[in-house]
Amino acid sequence: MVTATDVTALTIVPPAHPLVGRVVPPGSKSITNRALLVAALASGTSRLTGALKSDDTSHMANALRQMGVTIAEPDATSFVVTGTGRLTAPEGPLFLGNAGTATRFLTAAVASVEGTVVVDGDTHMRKRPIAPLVTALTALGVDLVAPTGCPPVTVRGTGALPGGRVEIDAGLSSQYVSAILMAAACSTGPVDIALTGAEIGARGYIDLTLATMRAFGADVEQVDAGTWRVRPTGYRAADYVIEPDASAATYLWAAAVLTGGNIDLGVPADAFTQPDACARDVIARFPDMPAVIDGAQMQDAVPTLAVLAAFNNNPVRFVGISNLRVKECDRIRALSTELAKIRPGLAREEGDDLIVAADPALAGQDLPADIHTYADHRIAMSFALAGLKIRGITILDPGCVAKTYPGYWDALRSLGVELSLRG
Ligand SMILES: O=C(O)C1=C[C@@H](OP(=O)(O)O)[C@@H](O)[C@H](O)C1
Ligand SMILES: C=C(OP(=O)(O)O)C(=O)O
Repeated sequence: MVTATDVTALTIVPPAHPLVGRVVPPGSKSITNRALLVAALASGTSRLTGALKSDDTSHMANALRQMGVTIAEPDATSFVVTGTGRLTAPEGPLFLGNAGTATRFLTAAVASVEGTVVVDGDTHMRKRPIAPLVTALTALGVDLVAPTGCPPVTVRGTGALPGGRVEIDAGLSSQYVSAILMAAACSTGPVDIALTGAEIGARGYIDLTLATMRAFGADVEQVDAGTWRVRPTGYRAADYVIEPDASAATYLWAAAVLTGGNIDLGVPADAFTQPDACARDVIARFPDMPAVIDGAQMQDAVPTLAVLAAFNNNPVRFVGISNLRVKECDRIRALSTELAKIRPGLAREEGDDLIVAADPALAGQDLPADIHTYADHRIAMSFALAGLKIRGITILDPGCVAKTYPGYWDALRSLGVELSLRG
C-alpha cells in the first residue's frame, strides 16, 4: 500500500493497454460519516457495513469515541456502533483533520452535549468557513464561537439543543444544512430549517442526509423547496448497508474511457444515490464532452472531469463551481495551475469559471510535470488520470488520497498500471 509516510512522489507509467478489470470503490465517505453520527446518537447497537475506512471516517469515529460512544471495527468495511442516546463532553478538543463532513456535522451535534466541546481541524480545515453554521446555531439559542469564522469552534453545550426555526445561508456549503438536520432530531422540540438564499451546493447531499436520518427512525419532512421540519424523535439503532463512493467511482469511469478500457465497479452507475453519480453521463460522452459543464450538482467530480477535459475534442468551461474555492484547497486555482504546468495555456480561470482548452494530441507525449497536490486527495487522484496518457506525470504527496480512498494507487496497480515510487 502506498502511504503518506513512505512515498513522497509517484510517477505513473502510461499503460500500453486499455484498463480492463474489476475494482469496487470503497464505501461512500458522505454516507459513512452520516451513518456513524446518527448511529452514535441512537440508543443501542447499529451495524454499518460496506463502510469507508479512511482519514475522514476515522476522524469522525474517533471524535465520537471521545464522547463516550463505543465503536468496534470487526473488519475492514464495518463499524459496530453502540450509543446511549447522548454524547458526553470529551476531555480535549475534537481533532477532525480536514474532514469537512465530520467538522460541520459535529459542530451542530455537540450542541446537545452538557459541557464545552472544541471542534478543530488541521491547517487546511482552519481556513474553511464555518461562520454561516455558527450564525444559524446561535440564532437557535446555542452558545458557540468561532472567532476566525473557521474552526476551531468552541461550543458551550447545555445538554439540549433548543427547538425552533432557523434560517441558514448554504451558499458556501450544503454541509451546514445537513449538520443542523441531523442534530435537530435530538433537540427538545421540532426544528424548522429554512434556506435564506436560493443557492445551495449540491442538493443531492441533503437527500443523502434525509435518507440516512430516516433509516435510523427520524421524522423529517420537506415543507417546501427550501424548508425542512425535523421532529424531536431521537434516533433508533439500525443495521445499515453503505453503497460504494460515487466520487471515487468517477476516477475509474474516467480511467476506462481515457484508455478505451472497461472497468467493472461491481455496481451499476444508476444504482448510486450520491450526487457525483451524475458525472457518469458526462464521462460517457468523452471525447465529446459538452462545451459547458455545470458542476454545481456534482462538485467533487469536477477535478476528474477537468483533467478528462484536457483530452477532449473541444474545450470545456466549468460553471457553477465557485465553492470549489473553499474545499480541501482552492480547487479552481489548483486545477488551472497544475493543468497549465502540463502544457502552458491548457487551463485558465475566468472569475470562478474554469476553462480547459482541450488538446487530444497530449496523449502519448512526453511532458514531465511534478503535480503539486495541495494535500487534496481529489487533485492527486484526478491528475493520475493524466498520467495514464502522458509520460512523466509525477504526483507529489500521493499519500493524501488516504482522506477518502486509501486503496487508490493499489486499485490502479491491480488494473496493470505501473507506478514508479520515490521515497
Ligand atoms: O455532505 C457531504 O457529504 C458533502 C457535501 C459537499 O460539500 P459542500 O456541501 O461543502 O459543498 C461535498 O463537496 C463533500 O465532499 C461531501
Ligand atoms: C470536499 C470534500 O470533502 P469534505 O468537504 O468532506 O472535507 C471532498 O471529499 O471532495
